[in-house]
Amino acid sequence: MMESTPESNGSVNDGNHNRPTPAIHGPTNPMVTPLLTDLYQFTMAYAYWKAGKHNDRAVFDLYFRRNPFGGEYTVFAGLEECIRFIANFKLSKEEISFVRECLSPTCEDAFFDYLGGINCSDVEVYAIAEGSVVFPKVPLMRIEGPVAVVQLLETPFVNLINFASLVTTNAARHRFVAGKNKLLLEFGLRRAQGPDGGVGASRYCYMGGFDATSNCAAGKLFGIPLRGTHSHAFVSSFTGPDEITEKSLQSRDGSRVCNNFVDLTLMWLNKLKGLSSSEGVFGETNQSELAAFISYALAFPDNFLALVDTYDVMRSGIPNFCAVALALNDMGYIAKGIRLDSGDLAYLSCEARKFFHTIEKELRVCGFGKIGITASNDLNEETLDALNKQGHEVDSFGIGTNLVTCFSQPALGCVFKLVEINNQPRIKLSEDVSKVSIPCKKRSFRLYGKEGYALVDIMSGENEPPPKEGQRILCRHPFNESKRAYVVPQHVEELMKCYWPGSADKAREDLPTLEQIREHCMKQLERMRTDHMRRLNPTPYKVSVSAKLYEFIHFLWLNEAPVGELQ
Ligand SMILES: Nc1ncnc2c1ncn2[C@@H]1O[C@H](COP(=O)(O)OP(=O)(O)OP(=O)(O)O)[C@@H](O)[C@H]1O
Ligand SMILES: O=P(O)(O)OC[C@H]1O[C@H](OP(=O)(O)OP(=O)(O)O)[C@H](O)[C@@H]1O
Ligand SMILES: O=C(O)c1cccnc1
Ligand SMILES: [Mg+2]
Repeated sequence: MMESTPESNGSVNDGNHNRPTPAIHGPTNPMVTPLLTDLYQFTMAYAYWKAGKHNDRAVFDLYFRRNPFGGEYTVFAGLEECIRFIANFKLSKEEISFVRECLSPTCEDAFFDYLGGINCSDVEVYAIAEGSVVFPKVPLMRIEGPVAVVQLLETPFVNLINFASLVTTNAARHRFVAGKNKLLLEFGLRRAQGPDGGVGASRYCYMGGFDATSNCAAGKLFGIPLRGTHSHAFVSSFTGPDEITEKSLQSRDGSRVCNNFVDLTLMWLNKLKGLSSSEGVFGETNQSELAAFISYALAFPDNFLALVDTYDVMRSGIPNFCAVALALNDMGYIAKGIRLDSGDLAYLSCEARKFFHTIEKELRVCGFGKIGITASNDLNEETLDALNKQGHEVDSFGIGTNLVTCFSQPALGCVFKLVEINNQPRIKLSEDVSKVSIPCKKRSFRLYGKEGYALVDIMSGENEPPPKEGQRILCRHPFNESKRAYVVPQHVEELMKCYWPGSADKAREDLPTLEQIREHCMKQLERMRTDHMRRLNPTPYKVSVSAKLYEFIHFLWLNEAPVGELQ
């Protein structure tokens, strides 16, 4: 297994503080440049500039409106990449020439000089910690700065957060169904949406609670543990044991050599036929499979794991595997296990386990009953849940397509909405109440109850006094007048911290390592009440606003909504 290798960060002085802060590397994907945005961000930037408004101080919130996968929670991810992006934000001469070509020929030259000079030194970013459990409408990030610059950040930020949060949530959901003690392997690279979809999915599935990936690039880039078995092609590429020329195997402790490991395996295969419980269950096993298993064991005696479903799991794969595993056992090695990749995974895993136990008992091979069983093949939350209900003996799941493509919901609808400009709160109205934005520069807090669970998130205006432990506070649904509750929090957690202070005199939060984010994520999920987490009809988590913010939203709403006229 590979170990995490945190990147060596050099130190620079960020200009705002005297203490040196770690240098921030550029985005992981070199495709993430200032041009990775929608054309309208540049056209608006020009129009802002032309109107002399480009330096108006704007505040935008990044949030989503509905939890994915029919659930009631989401895991926030992608923050580090956003910070890497703005820390290195600068348009090159070539990029500016390209923007010039894209915009109208009437655009004035001075605008392009302005574009050449912009960076994010005057932008402030506040965010919830990456890996946190988050809920609809509560800002994941607040971005403040010159309106033209912040507008250019909209598309890349939303792009970097959307898939990252979606796939992290998907991974967390798979982990929740599989249970804490199962080993979860991400096998999705071949089916992912292109290279970035694959590498991103591997990183964020690890963040969301997977244990390892088969993706070597992700292993190298992020230090994620790499794991894998072998494919059907390896099994069917052999014809029979005659093919094996190098047959010797040294014992694990180096004290002995078995000159013919093939014969040793065949001897065990014969013995297995005589086991009381296997009588009549298998006769001649598949010889190409046997040769493949022996060859794999000779190559990796310490790591022998066999894919047993190429021909027939119970009549061939399992006996062949057991024969090789018993031969390895003679030489002091412990076989790792099998992988099932088709058929009824509940039934086959139970049958395989029974056979392993029989061997342990009848042949007195200590520990053989506990040999690992990995299952794969189009797994998803539903199949994991079905397997749990039926009862199974799988220790480890390899999950690809459904996990990394987020097959059951392909997008999270994160949005980026203006909430204040030049200290003037702004609101976006909609016929659909769930789409009305919550105005003002806000702070948000998570309030915890007596039992240690999170009770409610509450947003308030920036200058309101924050909720206090032990002090009763009214929490109101932002849009529904009748929904409100008093809460006496036992613990109050402020959600957003400063990750990019711009020119503000504030300390910047350090970016945690992937391992730290993963741990934070696991802890957060453990602290959630189970009724919010369950798959069927989960209870919605409450998201609220302070009484003052409630009044203000509705004041602004009435102010901005034109009064209709009936005729
Ligand atoms: N006990 C089970 N309960 C519910 N779903 C299962 C169970 N066992 C397997 N599955 C799922 O059923 C589906 C079986 O798919 P499918 O019929 O295409 O595969 P198969 O015929 O077993 O194998 P192959 O890959 O060789 O076609 C997979 O999604 C698998 O995860
Ligand atoms: O099923 P997924 O969740 O995507 O997991 C990854 C799959 O990729 C591999 O085979 P592949 O699917 O390429 O071949 P197969 O369909 O013949 O098994 C592996 O054997 C799994 O079945
Ligand atoms: O290592 C494996 O078993 C593996 C890797 C990728 C896809 N399917 C299986
Ligand atoms: Mg498959």
